[in-house]
Amino acid sequence: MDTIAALWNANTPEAADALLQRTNTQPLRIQNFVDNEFQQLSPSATCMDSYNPRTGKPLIQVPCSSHADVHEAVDAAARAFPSWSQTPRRERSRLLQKVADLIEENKLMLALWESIDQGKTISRAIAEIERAASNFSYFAQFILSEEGTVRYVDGESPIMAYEHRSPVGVFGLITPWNMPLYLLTWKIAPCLAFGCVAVAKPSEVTSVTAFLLCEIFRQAKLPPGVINMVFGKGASAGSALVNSPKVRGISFTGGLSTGIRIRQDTAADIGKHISLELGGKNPNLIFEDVDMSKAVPLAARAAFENSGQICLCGSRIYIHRSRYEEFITAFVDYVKQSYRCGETLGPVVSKEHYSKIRAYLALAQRDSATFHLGSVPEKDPQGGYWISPVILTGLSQESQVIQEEIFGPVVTVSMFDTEEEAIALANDNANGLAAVVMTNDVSRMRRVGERIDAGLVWANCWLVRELGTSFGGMKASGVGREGGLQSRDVFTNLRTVHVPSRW
Ligand SMILES: NC(=O)C1=CN([C@@H]2O[C@H](COP(=O)(O)OP(=O)(O)OC[C@H]3O[C@@H](n4cnc5c(N)ncnc54)[C@H](O)[C@@H]3O)[C@@H](O)[C@H]2O)C=CC1
Ligand SMILES: O=C(O)/C=C/C=C(\O)C(=O)O
Repeated sequence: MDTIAALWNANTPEAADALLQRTNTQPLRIQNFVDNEFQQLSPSATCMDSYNPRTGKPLIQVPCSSHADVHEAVDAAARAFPSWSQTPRRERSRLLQKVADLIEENKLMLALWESIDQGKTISRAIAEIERAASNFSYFAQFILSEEGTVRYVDGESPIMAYEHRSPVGVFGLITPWNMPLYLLTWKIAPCLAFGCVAVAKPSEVTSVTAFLLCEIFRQAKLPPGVINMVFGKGASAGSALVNSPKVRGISFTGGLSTGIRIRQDTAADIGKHISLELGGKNPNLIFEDVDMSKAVPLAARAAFENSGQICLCGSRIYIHRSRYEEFITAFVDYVKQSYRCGETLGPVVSKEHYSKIRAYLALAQRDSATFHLGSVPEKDPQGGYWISPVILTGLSQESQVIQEEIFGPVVTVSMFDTEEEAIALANDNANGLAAVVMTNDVSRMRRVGERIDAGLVWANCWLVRELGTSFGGMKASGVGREGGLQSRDVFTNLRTVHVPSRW
């Protein structure tokens, strides 16, 4: 079966259902994409099953790409680099805008498969696919209006000194399963816009929309080799990419332990550009002056969007003692009404992830936490990886449940008495990705916001993103920043050229 055509044409929920019924006997298989062509899988190729999180049944087979497969893709990218890096920006911009337009045209089909593969609700999936298109249109525009710095140095022969940038070369782009197409395009778009070429390795847990994106690259007629996609496991395909000497940069989003591993693997290759966006255990500080009818929905969205599987989710709520009881009652009521499994809340992504979240909930139970909502789920998920929202109180600040990233529909609520204490509690964590500050006092927004260890601080809002601003974390949440000018730093090398007026 031609998998790409089958998926592409199954663009309604009914057609997707019918396809999945048919493939019970003959499974769909994803293929690598190299030199603008889908690669035939050899009969002996090893594949792994990827599962439908709503049902727990196998969804599609993903190739376990070997080191040789990865090196072939890297070679294709290296061949494409000289020409792509010299391609006029206007032409690169035109091609990237074409990709954006094709994503937009096929938005509903892509969102449908994203929702099936990852488990997210269809409305969440549509929002992410729209943002995937924006990633391409944003960087397509960005490169047309790039600014540099020119300085003049006085002297006998005045010197003009200017900054010149050139693309780094072949990049490895490695992405996770929580926002599959959005996070993949957040890396591919700037990488190609700034003249680099890439081999991308999406998460083996959610490969479907990355595969569909390859068809979009084909339709947009990107030159062969500029963007290649290899599918498979992190320990083999991902590691081969990271360790290839021809790969001159890695941009990674995912878990902390993988980030540490990538840093260790690349330590000796000094010139390799490394950008790591890792996890978060983000505080949400709610002060005594808030309007509760606004604070509750915002705290709920920050905790439970995408079933808590966004690195920016606010999973540690700290509220002023004077409003604690009122908040808990209103929050529990609101979450109960607004986040219902199968309607407004999807399952978590995989059986492994379900077990990880379950283990943290069992720990919370052992630590005598109060479960205001939710409970420890069954050990073996029945018919899908469903976990309903969990609201916990009564844990000590030292508890692993408060200190470690759970990445699921689980939020803890604790109290504070003073602004100083709120800041100290927020910063008492290894991570430093994001934070929310809720207050009506503008000076407090700044006073507190500017002291929190977080790469992103939102006052009275959450997940507001402007693609020109920097994105990334402090402490264990990562190394480097992406977005606008920061993405340019990731994907280009900078030199200063000095030219005298006479010689
Ligand atoms: N954006 C974020 O902040 C994310 C955080 N996480 C956190 O990480 C935990 C683990 O989730 P995983 O899916 O296991 O994330 P992960 O970090 O293992 O996976 C992310 C990507 O890295 C690849 N990878 C894994 N090992 C690699 C290696 N040695 N070299 C190169 N690439 C490698 C994977 O194949 C995948 O494409 C989650 O429970 C969650 O807490 C997970 C996904 C996203
Ligand atoms: O840019 C966003 O809106 C979300 C980004 C999310 C991640 O980077 C993540 O969850 O890893």
